[in-house]
Amino acid sequence: MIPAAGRGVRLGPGAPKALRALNGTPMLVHAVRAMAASRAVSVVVVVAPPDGAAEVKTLLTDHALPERTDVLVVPGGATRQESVRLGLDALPPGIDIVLVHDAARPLVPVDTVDGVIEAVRDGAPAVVPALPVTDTVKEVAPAAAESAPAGSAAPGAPEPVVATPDRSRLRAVQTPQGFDHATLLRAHEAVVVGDGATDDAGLVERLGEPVVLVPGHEEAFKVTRPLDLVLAEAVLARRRANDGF
Ligand SMILES: Nc1ccn([C@@H]2O[C@H](COP(=O)(O)OP(=O)(O)OP(=O)(O)O)[C@@H](O)[C@H]2O)c(=O)n1
Ligand SMILES: C[C@](O)(CO)[C@H](O)COP(=O)(O)O
Repeated sequence: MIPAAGRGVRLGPGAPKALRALNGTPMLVHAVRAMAASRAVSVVVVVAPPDGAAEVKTLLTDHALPERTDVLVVPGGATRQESVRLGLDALPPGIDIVLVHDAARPLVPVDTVDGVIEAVRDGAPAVVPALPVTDTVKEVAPAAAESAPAGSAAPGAPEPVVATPDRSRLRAVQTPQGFDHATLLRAHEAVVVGDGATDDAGLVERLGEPVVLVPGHEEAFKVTRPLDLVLAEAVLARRRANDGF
């Protein structure tokens, strides 16, 4: 499932983020192709901007995708969590393993996708690709965190630091996150709205079920701010130069 209903506020004004072009092709098309590149993926459910499902359907019909992949499009919601829930409701019967992948991570390599699937097949109910954190991370006081939530652009008043977590125990998590279907459904059914979970594996953790990490990939980065678009186009140019892709 590909949640693609976000506006992309941090990317700046323009079309919804998933519909913006990377080297002339919408980011969402790159993301669908990246998931469909795995031979284990048979159905892709795209969760479109709430008022953009028809446009997304046309877009996906106009761009070549592997024939063996069925693509369904449903309208999304106001938050990522709501969009994933709407995507879950649209899954056809008979699906045992669900991957949830941000449209905003259009360049995830197929080996990363397959690594996640393999770990779920091996019995883990929730699997997350992750990389070590490269910056030192500081925790700020709750009041400071509220006035400048993670990812907000404008620097405000100086923020008091309350702790420096041990970096060797931290990981930055990516998508696709892979789940045993029944576990992911239970996690979303148990959601307390507004509890601050920013990924699906976080909801599974709240159930008390195990979540494991597998190696992520640098190219699975999230396009969040304008500079990420520059990086994404550079990665595509390097791929084209390396293997004619
Ligand atoms: N209501 C929402 C919000 C987000 N997403 C999706 O969740 C993924 C990760 O979200 P993020 O990168 O934060 O995207 P946006 O919410 O669009 O970004 P911003 O917070 O800058 O507006 C994206 O593929 C986005 O389209 C979604 O499907 N529905
Ligand atoms: C799911 C995610 O991509 C994992 O890193 C991330 O949590 C999404 O967060 P966002 O703030 O909604 O982009």
